[in-house]
Amino acid sequence: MSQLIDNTPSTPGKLKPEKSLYIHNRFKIHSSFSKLTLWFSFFLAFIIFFIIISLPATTPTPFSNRRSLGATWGGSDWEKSVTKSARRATNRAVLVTGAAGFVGTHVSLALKRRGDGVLGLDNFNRYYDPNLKRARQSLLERAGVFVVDGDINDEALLRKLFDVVPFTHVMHLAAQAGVRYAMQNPGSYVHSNIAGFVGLLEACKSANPQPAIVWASSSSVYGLNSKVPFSEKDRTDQPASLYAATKKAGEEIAHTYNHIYGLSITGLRFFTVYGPWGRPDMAYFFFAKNILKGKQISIFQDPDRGTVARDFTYIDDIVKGCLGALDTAKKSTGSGGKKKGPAQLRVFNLGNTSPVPVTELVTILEKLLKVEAKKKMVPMPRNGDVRFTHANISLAHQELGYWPTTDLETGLKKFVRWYLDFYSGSKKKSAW
Ligand SMILES: O=C(O)[C@H]1O[C@H](OP(=O)(O)OP(=O)(O)OC[C@H]2O[C@@H](n3ccc(=O)[nH]c3=O)[C@H](O)[C@@H]2O)[C@H](O)[C@@H](O)[C@@H]1O
Repeated sequence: MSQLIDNTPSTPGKLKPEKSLYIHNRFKIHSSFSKLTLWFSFFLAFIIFFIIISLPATTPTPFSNRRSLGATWGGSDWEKSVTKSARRATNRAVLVTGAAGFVGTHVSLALKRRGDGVLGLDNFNRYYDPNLKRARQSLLERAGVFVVDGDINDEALLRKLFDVVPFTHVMHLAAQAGVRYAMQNPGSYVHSNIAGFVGLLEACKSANPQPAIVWASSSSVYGLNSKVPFSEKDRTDQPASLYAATKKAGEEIAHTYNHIYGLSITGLRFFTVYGPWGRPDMAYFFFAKNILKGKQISIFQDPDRGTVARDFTYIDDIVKGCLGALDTAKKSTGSGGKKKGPAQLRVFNLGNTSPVPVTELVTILEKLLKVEAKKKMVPMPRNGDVRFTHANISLAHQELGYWPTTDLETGLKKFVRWYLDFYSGSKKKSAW
């Protein structure tokens, strides 16, 4: 360093006599300096590269307000959890989308209980209280089911999951649910029920082996039909809500992927599913909450027929139907994105076959909660609701062995017991 200072010209343009030494040293120093810089840059690049690849990937979605809360995936620990969760004692490895949802939780637990490999996927969105979803996730984790925090619209994540696990089945229950909310947030229905479903089918069609898919459609596809009970053969081209329209679209999309790629696909039309760990946006749930709080509840009335009615179906019956569908699903026939032959395509009603007026639902809740409800009868708003639902389940009975055994009072008793236990005393647990 001192040499360099010594050889610095005192006058611009003039060099000191020790010019060559200076140049030589400068060259030497420059050269070792550049070498050092080069090595340092390599080292830095290596460190940055290493940090990037070991960082958990985030879930990209164009709908930032619907992002999974802190969704992360990737890394070797994450991969170990995925593999462990999907480990199986049977010949089935099932990816359950919407695993932290109401039906998803119950189905995942039932699959795990019988020895299937089960991996959950959920984006934990804020449509209703994420704390309830996290509580369901804890329940699943205690049972050995790992729930990946991610979105079905995340192509890279789905590809990765199918790379890590050769799923034999996909139980696709992730969706934007709720009939009335579709008027407030139509985009979320398109995002989850259409774009998300297509994304999932794309991943399934490219997977090797291609899994068989069982997915949640809805009784709402029967829309404004008046012929009862609703049969799978009936028309489904007059949906009353955007929600119903996206489920109907899902059924058509399923047809396309079955036709082009040989994917085995079974759609299940659920009829107003209720029970423990249920959804707080559903009437039975928020009626119970409001009755206990002494708040008024609105009971919708049809101007012609009086009260509206639903074919309320208890969760345990639905789980049996889901497992029946999974167990009778034939293999997909394609591979590498190419169809090799015709594949199975089915749709089933999963209902209770005994519609109950909403007024009766409220009477049962009052009895179980031992509180009289503050009821207000209101004309059914034009919000996408239909007047009644009633399932014909003979096809599901015949093909899946489906036979519901829980009446509304018995099922609500179990719901109320869970509700009081879950929300009792704990301030952390809010119903919304
Ligand atoms: O079976 C289905 O296909 C659908 O079932 C439910 O939709 P819904 O039957 O409308 O269930 P709730 O929202 O719980 O309503 C139940 C009944 O209560 C009535 N209701 C709802 C809200 C209210 O304030 N008052 C009232 O009388 C509704 O009109 C309906 O007859 C689910 O929310 C959908 O996600 C599902 O796909």
